[in-house]
Amino acid sequence: MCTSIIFSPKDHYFGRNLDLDITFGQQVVITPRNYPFKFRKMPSIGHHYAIIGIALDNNNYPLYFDAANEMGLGMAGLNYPGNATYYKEKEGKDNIASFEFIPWLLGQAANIKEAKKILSTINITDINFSEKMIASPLHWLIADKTGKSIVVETDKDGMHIYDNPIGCLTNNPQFPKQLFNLNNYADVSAATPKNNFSSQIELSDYSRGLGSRNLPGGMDSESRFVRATFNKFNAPISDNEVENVDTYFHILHSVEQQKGLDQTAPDTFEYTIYSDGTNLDKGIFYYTTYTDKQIKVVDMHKENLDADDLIVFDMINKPTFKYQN
Ligand SMILES: C[C@H](CCC(=O)NCCS(=O)(=O)O)[C@H]1CC[C@H]2[C@@H]3[C@H](O)C[C@@H]4C[C@H](O)CC[C@]4(C)[C@H]3C[C@H](O)[C@]12C
Repeated sequence: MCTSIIFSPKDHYFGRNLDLDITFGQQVVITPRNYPFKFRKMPSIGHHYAIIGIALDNNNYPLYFDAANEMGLGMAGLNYPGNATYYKEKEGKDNIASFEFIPWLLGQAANIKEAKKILSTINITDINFSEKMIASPLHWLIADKTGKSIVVETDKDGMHIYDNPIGCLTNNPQFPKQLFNLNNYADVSAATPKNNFSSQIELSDYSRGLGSRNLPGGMDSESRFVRATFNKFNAPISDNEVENVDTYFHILHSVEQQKGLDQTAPDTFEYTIYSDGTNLDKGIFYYTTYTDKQIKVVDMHKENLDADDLIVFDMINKPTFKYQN
C-alpha cells in the first residue's frame, strides 16, 4: 500500500510513502529540460520542464514512481489493483502508456489547470514497458504549488478526474468512496471528548488523547486514508522550512508500515521502503528510507537543468546513529 499527500503549511510539500514487499533498485532521478522524452505512440518531446523524483533508471529511460517538475506540479502513482483499467489505442486521442503518464504530464503542465487541459485529450493505453515489466495497476494524485490537487482514476467505465479537497490518496477503493468514508470519523478529535454518551453516566477522561481513540490503526488503505488526513489537518504550521519538512515527514511516518505487520506471502511483508517530499515552491527534494530516517536533500536547482542526460543519485540507506558517549 502507499500513501501520498500534499501538505501546505507555507510552502507546499508533495510526495508519498512507497510501501511494497520488493524493491526495484529505484534512485533519485533528475530529468533535465533537454533530455529527449520518447513516447510509444506520440512524438518525442525534446525540450520540456525539468523533473525530479524517484524512478527506476531502465537503460537511460526514467520509469517514475513519483515526481515533481520545476514549475511546482507533482504526481505520484499508487497501486489501484482490480480497478485500474488501461485502454486500447484510440484515434484522435493522445495515446499515452501508463508508464509514460508522469513524464508526459510533468514535462508539459505547469499547474493543475494546465494538467486538466492535457488530461482532456489523453487516452491511457495498455502498452507494457516490456515483456518483463508489464503495466502496473495505478491511480494518481496530482498537486501543484497553490495546494490544489486532483485524483486520476481510469476505471472500467472510463477516466475520472476528481478534485481532491483533502490532498491525500492511498489505494483501493475508488477515491469517492474513500472520501465518503471520512464521514464515519466526524467525532474524532485532537481535543478531550465531551461525554455525549449519556448525561446519566459519569465518564472520566482518564487518559490524554481519548479524542483520537477511534482513529483506525490498520495498515489497510482505508485506515491509512483516514489517519493521514486527520494527522495532516491537525499538524502544526510554521514559517520555518526545517520545522515544516519535519512535520511533513511526521505525517507520512504516522502511516508508515513497519516490517512484520502486513504479510503478503509466507515470510514476506510489505513495508515502507521510502518516504519522500518535494518542496514544490523551491524544487528541493527530501527523502527518508526504512533504514535511515535522517532526511536527505537533493536540490534540483543545484544541477544543470539544461543538460540532456539523466542525473542520478543512489538512495542513502545506511542507518545513522549519533553516539553521545
Ligand atoms: C507498487 C508501487 C505502488 C506502491 C503501492 O501502492 N503498493 C501497494 C501494494 S498493494 O496494493 O498493497 O499490493 C508502484 C508505484 C510506481 C510503480 C512503478 C512505476 O509505475 C514505473 C514502472 C512501470 C512499469 O509498467 C512496471 C514497473 C514500474 C517500475 C512500476 C512498479 C510498481 O508498480 C510501482 C513501484
